[in-house]
Amino acid sequence: MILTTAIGLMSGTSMDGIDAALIDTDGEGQIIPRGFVSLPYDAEFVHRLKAAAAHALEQHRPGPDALIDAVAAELTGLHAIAVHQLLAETGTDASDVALIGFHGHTVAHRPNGAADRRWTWQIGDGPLLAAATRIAVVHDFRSADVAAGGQGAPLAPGYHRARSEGLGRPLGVLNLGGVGNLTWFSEDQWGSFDTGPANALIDDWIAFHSDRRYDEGGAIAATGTVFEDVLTNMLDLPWFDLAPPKSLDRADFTGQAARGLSLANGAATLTAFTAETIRLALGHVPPLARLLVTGGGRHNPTLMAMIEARTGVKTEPVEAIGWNGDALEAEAFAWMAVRSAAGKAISWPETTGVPQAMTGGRLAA
Ligand SMILES: Nc1ncnc2c1ncn2[C@@H]1O[C@H](COP(=O)(O)OP(=O)(O)OP(=O)(O)O)[C@@H](O)[C@H]1O
Ligand SMILES: CC(=O)N[C@H]1[C@@H]2OC[C@@H](O2)[C@@H](O)[C@@H]1O[C@H](C)C(=O)O
Repeated sequence: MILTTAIGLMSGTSMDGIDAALIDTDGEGQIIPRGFVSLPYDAEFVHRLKAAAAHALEQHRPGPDALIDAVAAELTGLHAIAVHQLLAETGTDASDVALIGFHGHTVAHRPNGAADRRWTWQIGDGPLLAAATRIAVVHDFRSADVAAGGQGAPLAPGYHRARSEGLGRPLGVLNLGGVGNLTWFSEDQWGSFDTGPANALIDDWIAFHSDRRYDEGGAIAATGTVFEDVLTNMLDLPWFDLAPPKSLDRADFTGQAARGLSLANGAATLTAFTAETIRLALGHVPPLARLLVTGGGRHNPTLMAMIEARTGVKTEPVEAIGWNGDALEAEAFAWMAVRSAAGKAISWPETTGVPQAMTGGRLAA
């Protein structure tokens, strides 16, 4: 089987920067990760990105907008830098890379409602990135799924399935990014959905009450007390009862209920909130023997311990089976680019609720 070399680029809801991964793949179960770099955003760019997202949420649909277009152009330039860093780091020539899977950055996600009222918006200029890197780019991965009636997210589950062939079932792959999502596999079924905020509310709390961007190592939460009454309040939302498939915008939840708590108690309570959202998510799926955790949240031992304690499921980083949890989502978009170019499915009724398995993404060469 001929393998294609592809790069995947992900700018996640944590807004911490760009993850870029290089893989060789047949777009099926053959996947050879070859390198990975992260390009962190500086604080000023994060500020502009947040302004673009706030502005996008006020729109009725994606369209030209001076502020958002300027941020999109800047974001695209930063992605070109990430590509060049990845090529340099892996000693790869651009001409040896067939495709880039360019997720862009989600500034607004409104997947529910009537056909003319649902939309999802990932900013990033595919043709501009193709010109800047001289590599063909697949972009806009989510809109076709939303237009067809799917949630448009999560999309990484297809990659989780391809990578986990041969592993024992039942199995869960939990991504703890800004927003959390779970892919589950029983002996003969699978599915996926967003679980709730994972790091987003913790990050917002820490950034608002200190001069840090996140709770490194969960050290602040570890010294705090969980306020169970606040937690109960926060969990009292119809979202958690809603049957999958379901997906979220980063802005759908707030940590308002923690207002007035100390820095440490707020961090502890919001960390426990994330753990509780995972417990509730597991109530929607068949029993899982093992949870493999990817995304930045697996670097937070306080969060990992709370998830294990509150769900009773063995919880370990994906490194336990040899995957790279910092690179996994970026790798997924490289794999999806290869599938998109071949017209293969990237979403399924089980993963996004789309009526039929379908491909997605647009090619800019
Ligand atoms: N050492 C650490 N200690 C605690 N938390 C960490 C650590 N490293 C990363 N994180 C958390 O992980 C977050 C980044 O996670 P990740 O890169 O998976 O998110 P993302 O890709 O932006 O999100 P999404 O999956 O929602 O798109 C940080 O904002 C922080 O909250
Ligand atoms: C709309 C959107 O960008 N959703 C992201 C976000 O971040 C995590 C979660 O919410 C997931 O649904 C998705 O990203 C991952 C990469 C996915 O599509 O699988």
